[in-house]
Amino acid sequence: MGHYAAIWDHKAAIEVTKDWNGIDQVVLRNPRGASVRVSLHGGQVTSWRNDRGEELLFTSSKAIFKPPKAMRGGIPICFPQFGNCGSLEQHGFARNKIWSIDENPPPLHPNDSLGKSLVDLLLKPSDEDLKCWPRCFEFRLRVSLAADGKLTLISRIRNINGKPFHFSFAYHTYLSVSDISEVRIEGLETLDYLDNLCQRKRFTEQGDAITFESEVDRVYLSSPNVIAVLDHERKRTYVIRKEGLPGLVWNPWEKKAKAMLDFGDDEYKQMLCVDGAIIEKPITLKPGEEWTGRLELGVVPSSFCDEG
Ligand SMILES: O=P(O)(O)OC[C@H]1O[C@@H](O)[C@H](O)[C@@H](O)[C@@H]1O
Repeated sequence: MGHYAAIWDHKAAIEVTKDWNGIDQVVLRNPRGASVRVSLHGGQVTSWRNDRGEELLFTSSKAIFKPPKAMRGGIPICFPQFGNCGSLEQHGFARNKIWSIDENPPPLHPNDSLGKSLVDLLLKPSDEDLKCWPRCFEFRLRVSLAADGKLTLISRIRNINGKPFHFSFAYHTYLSVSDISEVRIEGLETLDYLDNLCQRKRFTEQGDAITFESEVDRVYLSSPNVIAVLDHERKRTYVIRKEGLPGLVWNPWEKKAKAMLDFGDDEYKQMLCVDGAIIEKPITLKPGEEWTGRLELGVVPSSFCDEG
């Protein structure tokens, strides 16, 4: 890393281009050729490629790339509501808004910048947002790509004045997998979850890793800081690190996929959403308070070693 740090110009590794709708998108690159693309539409990460150019996030071939709808795939940001338990549109409005680049963000820990290509984004409520959700907030999102190819998202949500408010939140992370039937999740065994397919009834995972044979839509009530998604066919393991974010696991399976306009009929086989999310216990922010939610995604070639 020291060698790269001496010759690699991180500022030059950041490029702002236009996306398919003429909206700015930011491309981050690292010295080994990995890349990340972030659209200002929704602050959504739309691509994460490793140093061999392989795409690690799922995007539907039928995705609708048109605001105000969020593109199906990548990592949509769900805020101030995740899901449909609330008065707002499903998953809140943040994923459908145009964010700006934050040229002067409040500092984060130096480890969150050093040796990384990164961009800071900012969302403030518009007049229209304030009509449906009258809360004064600033949402800062840092997206960074490390020299080892890890992708990190750090969200900082601040109540800038007025009354306390509550929110739920998610990094709705669409992982690209070879075949959902060959995938398993380790780290959620024995945990309690609410099953969205059974009127949110509470169940406990059994001792085995989670595998997939039908639709899954589960809200986990707690989660360790590290979980792993093992893809046997690709001999690839996603290592997901998160802090203070329980989560959700979702695959629509065939019937639901067919009913979705922006999802190919068979594409459920190639995707798995494993979200870092705040759902059951919304966060409360008093005036002046800030909440931070961090997600780090990495990929290792071999099977998962529990470091958490
Ligand atoms: O189609 P949307 O709004 O992006 O939501 C996709 C899925 O998001 C998941 O979080 C929900 O649990 C699912 O029920 C939902 O279908």
